[in-house]
Amino acid sequence: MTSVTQSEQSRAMTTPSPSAANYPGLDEWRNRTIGQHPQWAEHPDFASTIEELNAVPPLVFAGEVDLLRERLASVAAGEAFFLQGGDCAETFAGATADKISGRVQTLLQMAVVLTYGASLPVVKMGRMAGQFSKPRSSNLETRGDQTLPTFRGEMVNGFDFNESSRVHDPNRMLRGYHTSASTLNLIRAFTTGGFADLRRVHAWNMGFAANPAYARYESMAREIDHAVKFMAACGADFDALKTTEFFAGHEALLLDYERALTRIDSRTYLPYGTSGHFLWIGERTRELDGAHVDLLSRLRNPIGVKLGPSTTGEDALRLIDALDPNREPGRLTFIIRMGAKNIREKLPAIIQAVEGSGAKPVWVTDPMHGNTVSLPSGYKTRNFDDVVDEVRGFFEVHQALGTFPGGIHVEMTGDDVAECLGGSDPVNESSFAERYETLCDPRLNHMQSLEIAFLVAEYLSKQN
Ligand SMILES: O=C[C@H](O)[C@H](O)COP(=O)(O)O
Ligand SMILES: C=C(OP(=O)(O)O)C(=O)O
Repeated sequence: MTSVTQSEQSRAMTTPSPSAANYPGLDEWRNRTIGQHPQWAEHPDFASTIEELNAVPPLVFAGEVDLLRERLASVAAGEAFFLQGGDCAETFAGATADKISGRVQTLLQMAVVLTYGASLPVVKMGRMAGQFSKPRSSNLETRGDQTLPTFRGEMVNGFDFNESSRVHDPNRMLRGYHTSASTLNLIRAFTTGGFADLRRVHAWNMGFAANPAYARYESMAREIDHAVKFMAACGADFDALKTTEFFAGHEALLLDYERALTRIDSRTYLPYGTSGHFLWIGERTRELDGAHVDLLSRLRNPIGVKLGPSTTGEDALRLIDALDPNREPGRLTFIIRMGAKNIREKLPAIIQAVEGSGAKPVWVTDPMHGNTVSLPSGYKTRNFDDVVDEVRGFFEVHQALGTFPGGIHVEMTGDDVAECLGGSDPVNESSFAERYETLCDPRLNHMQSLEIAFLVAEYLSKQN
């Protein structure tokens, strides 16, 4: 996945880490309002689960987290682009080799389209290996005459609509940890073991349904192939193409889990969240004096914050003060999810306030979460045209202000699902009955994901 020096690794393995148990401030969040928190503190297995999670090995190494911060600093400086994508809600059953490779393959394809189209390095990240909990608009769900707790992601409760499945069960955090570990293990194998070798650029397209975006990718892959063969004939050494850096991030919603996986780095004696490289705070839990901002402000990981349409420039400045008081390059990413109808009107004032203060966060567009609609049939969906329009709006605003549109964050999958409406091989509602699989919000399918990558590449190439 990412490389660390041998001396860093052996030092980390031989020096006993100081304990995170008594590190000052790491439990202050418990005195704050904890938004979207599961009701499981009284569960008989709560204490033993936390004890077990306190003792498990970290899922990511602090050196990898530092490397990501450096990579994001390049994005903030306009020298690289940040691509984040994956399921809305990962599932335990979905952690299979086929499903994981489909998502990684699609992200690699998107990254190639962006790198080739825009001549920019791409920082690649899965919304994976930890995206098992969901903030919800309502605590309860009613079907017919039965009302139960809402589904909050498989690390909290089950999707099946019955009483026992919807109980908040802390044991699920352990299953989430182990599923994340095996997912990360496979991602590391894929991205360092030859699967991600750029010379396999054609192979990444195989197994996906042929469609207009697939064909467009294939023709670009042929050009890359020619270029690679030409360089090989000139004697270039392609060892660097064999592996690729790939990071993992998720919403740090379950503070019980995040706190239990906090470790003190044996090199620096500073606290790191070791459940993933990148942790973000959601739109519903970003209160300045809330628990999520407090805990994440104390971790060394690069932190993201989702900003929805109610955000003001002042809110953004206060979040910078709380989460990035030293204005450290790569520390803070603002993930903008305004909705297509708001982005052009609301984003400029936020960017102006932030840039005017001298801060340099990474600006990322999430064109999904502000564009969700519920159909009369009950399905939640997003119109692909709205997703495209929000991406366009994001680029237009940055172009007008002379700032750098640093990245894109999408809910996507490598599977041929029918969850978002439209695209150039249009998905329509009649396919939902058979191909709507998400447990929470609708994702772009493989074709729609590639289409978005081509669109972004066009905008970026104009920018450069
Ligand atoms: O994925 C994000 C949220 O969990 C989701 O949008 C909330 O959806 P809801 O309004 O159905 O609770
Ligand atoms: C809940 C999410 O987003 P937001 O906080 O932007 O609603 C999400 O990304 O899963």
